[in-house]
Amino acid sequence: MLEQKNPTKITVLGAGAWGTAVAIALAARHDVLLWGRNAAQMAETEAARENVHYLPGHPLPASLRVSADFEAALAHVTEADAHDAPLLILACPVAGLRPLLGQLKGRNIPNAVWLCKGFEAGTGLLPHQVAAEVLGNDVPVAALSGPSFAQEVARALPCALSVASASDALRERVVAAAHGNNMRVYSCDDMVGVEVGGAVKNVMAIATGASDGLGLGLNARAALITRGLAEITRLGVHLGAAAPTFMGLTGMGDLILTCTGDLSRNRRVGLALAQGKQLDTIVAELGHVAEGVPCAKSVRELARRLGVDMPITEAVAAVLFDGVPATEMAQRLLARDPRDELA
Ligand SMILES: NC(=O)c1ccc[n+]([C@@H]2O[C@H](COP(=O)([O-])OP(=O)(O)OC[C@H]3O[C@@H](n4cnc5c(N)ncnc54)[C@H](O)[C@@H]3O)[C@@H](O)[C@H]2O)c1
Ligand SMILES: O=P(O)(O)OC[C@H](O)CO
Repeated sequence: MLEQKNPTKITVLGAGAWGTAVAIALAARHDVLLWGRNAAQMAETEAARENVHYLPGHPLPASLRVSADFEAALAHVTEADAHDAPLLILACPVAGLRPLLGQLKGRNIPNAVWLCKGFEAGTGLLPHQVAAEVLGNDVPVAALSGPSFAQEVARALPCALSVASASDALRERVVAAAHGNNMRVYSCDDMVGVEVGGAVKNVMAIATGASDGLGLGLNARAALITRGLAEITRLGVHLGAAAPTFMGLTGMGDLILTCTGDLSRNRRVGLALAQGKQLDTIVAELGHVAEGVPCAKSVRELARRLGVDMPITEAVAAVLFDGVPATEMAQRLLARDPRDELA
């Protein structure tokens, strides 16, 4: 796939750390508009030409437009010509996906490409299942995922992502627009696999952060990552994913990054749990979404309902929601009966 030479019209809905970083990266070659729902924050971002709240220290390129005007943001892609190959990117957390899609329903959008990672709280649905409920099946949709810290993407450091969609045309459009410079974009049609990998790695990052914070060592970290991957794969395959997807960027790749990189908000939740901090305090101090927290609850419920064995998720959820001290997490995992590694 060749990199697209013509600029495309792109609207990014959601001006948190990741939406801002993706908008900065794509604005190097495309006509990009970044929309945020908080008018005061967007005015501050425009004045400083920097998202001082969510992504400080990363100046916006001159060509990147920012706005809190939802209609203008939508018109940027809905009124574009076909040769503009417009793309609508949704950069909100999973909790915001259904409301945001609701605002887009019936608005003649060309497509919807989300960046969020998780299962919807309450329903236990993956993002593509939420989109099907809200938009039906007429709008082509995709998930763009993979190992990618916003701060590094905003600095144009190298990264590799994967776009998953049932639509060949949309996969090609995303790759044509986003692949290039220091970003490689692969593609696949395993939406379930890509979304399960992106969601559950955040739970594993909380586990690994807690283990590291408690000083349990590098052996324990490697064990958690490896058995975490087994657990993610077990759930994903049960939900219909292809097992090899979990060996790729959105599986093992993102798992390694998030479990080991201190830029991870989810890993930082685990480190703070190890210090004995309360979850409310941790979340308030973070100032960003940590998707692994709601995801641990959703995945625990889903796994129990489906009869899928997910001991690390169980241990993380027990610490987050049942008042079990982080110090007990390892004991609970170690006390389990031995099992066949590949079962
Ligand atoms: N930050 C990263 O490095 C990174 C990388 C890859 C993927 N992601 C994923 O992207 C998603 C967003 O993460 P983030 O880092 O931008 O979070 P963040 O906490 O930095 O910002 C969240 C943003 O979403 C906005 N938002 C929330 N609900 C919304 C709604 N209903 N409509 C519109 N906007 C809404 C908030 O106002 C805020 O601007 C998460 O699912 C995260 O897992 C993040
Ligand atoms: O900071 P985290 O833990 O939300 O992780 C960010 C990205 O998902 C890493 O790929």
